[in-house]
Amino acid sequence: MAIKVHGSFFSPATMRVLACLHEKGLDYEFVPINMGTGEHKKEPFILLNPFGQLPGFEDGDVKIFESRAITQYITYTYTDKGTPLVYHDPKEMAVLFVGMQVESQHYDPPAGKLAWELTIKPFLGMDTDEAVVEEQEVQLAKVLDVYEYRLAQSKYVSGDSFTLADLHHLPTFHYLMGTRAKAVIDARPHVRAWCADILARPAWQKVIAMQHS
Ligand SMILES: N[C@@H](CCC(=O)N[C@@H](CS)C(=O)NCC(=O)O)C(=O)O
Repeated sequence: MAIKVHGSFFSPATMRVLACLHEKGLDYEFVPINMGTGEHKKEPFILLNPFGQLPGFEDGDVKIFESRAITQYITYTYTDKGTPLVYHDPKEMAVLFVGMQVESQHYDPPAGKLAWELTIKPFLGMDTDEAVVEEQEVQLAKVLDVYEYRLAQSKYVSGDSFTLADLHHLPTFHYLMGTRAKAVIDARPHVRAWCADILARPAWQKVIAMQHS
């Protein structure tokens, strides 16, 4: 099997890559990396990702990291498989490029901090910082106000098809929906409907099932 994902079923960045592989219907080998023992900071993992962060990815002699770069590699390499995830038309792609940038530059900073404070820290036995949660909920609300406006005009964040711009949100949405930050999502009807729609995708459900395997 050519494709290998080195990561953890619980790591949002790993989950992003797995979601893409399942949307494409591709076979792959999963290589678990134990963050608890610091495996991600040592060789051989850091030969794949010198920043010592999950995931690492291999497809034959292609060895890359950064989850959003990996999803784009998969999408453009396996164009004839599964869900297209991108458009052919350059104008539609322009909107998709914006959607991917908005996710990584505007949505992910507050969503990632909230997921850390409200799910990962309690899981590790650490105290949630309430001041950070309150501040980041305000930031997330501002971003989702923009999403609410856009999602009133199109079914997905970058047009009327499910694309990488939507897929990239899945891991953080999944974690936030189990926290009090769900209220920030639920307060916006178009965002709530979109979130429920993309979280229900069969490919994503397979990624979640792996956490319970
Ligand atoms: N921008 C990177 C972020 C990767 C990342 O933050 N990975 C986390 C797990 S989801 C990690 O390895 N954290 C441990 C660390 O940074 O030392 C990506 O999207 O791949």
